[in-house]
Amino acid sequence: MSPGALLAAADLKLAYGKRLVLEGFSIELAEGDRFALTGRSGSGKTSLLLMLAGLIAPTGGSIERKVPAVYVPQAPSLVPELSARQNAALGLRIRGVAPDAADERAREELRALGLDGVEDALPAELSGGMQQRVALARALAVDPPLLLADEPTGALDRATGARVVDLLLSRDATVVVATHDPEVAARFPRRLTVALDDKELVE
Ligand SMILES: Nc1ncnc2c1ncn2[C@@H]1O[C@H](COP(=O)(O)OP(=O)(O)OP(=O)(O)O)[C@@H](O)[C@H]1O
Repeated sequence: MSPGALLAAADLKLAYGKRLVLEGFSIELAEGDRFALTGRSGSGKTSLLLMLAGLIAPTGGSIERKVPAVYVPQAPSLVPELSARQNAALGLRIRGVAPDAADERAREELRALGLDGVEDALPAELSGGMQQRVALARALAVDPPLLLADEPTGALDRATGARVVDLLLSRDATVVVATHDPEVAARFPRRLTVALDDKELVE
């Protein structure tokens, strides 16, 4: 791994049973890198993010990670009994941050994502796009050095999506997003297309 790299994946291969999703893929993520992964539905973007996050093991190859990664799934997974604010504070609470401090951080992140006013709502009272932003607030609140977000603007209108991208690009974190949206991808300095047909990535 080069000095300064946060993550180095070498010669990754991923197969689900006999289905080969990715082969011979290598990437290094340096501090502050901002990547957009694009590619057809089913091309392997989610699988790649899961491997980089350490949530699934590659079939072959190696991944070295110097920092913990936070993965934000495409479908938000909020605790139904907790308010938006409590959900956003959850990552901090789990890490032992005191309730008041966690609450304040959660509020800041919700505000930055345009969710002030719904802090006390339960997930079921929120739209899909709002739930997705609460999940993103929860991830951002812990200031992850490496953030891997799956379709973070997938359920959002253009203006709200642009705001989420602004926020992601304004953070110190190294950020990788998977997106179907060419407009979103174009805003990221580095872009990778996951092409299942070639079973390799084209930068
Ligand atoms: N747990 C699994 N078991 C078997 N096959 C899987 C599994 N997860 C994904 N796949 C297959 O691997 C391929 C890549 O899926 P993946 O979800 O990574 O694609 P994607 O590019 O993120 O798709 P989308 O853009 O639709 O979210 C697909 O063919 C999918 O059917």
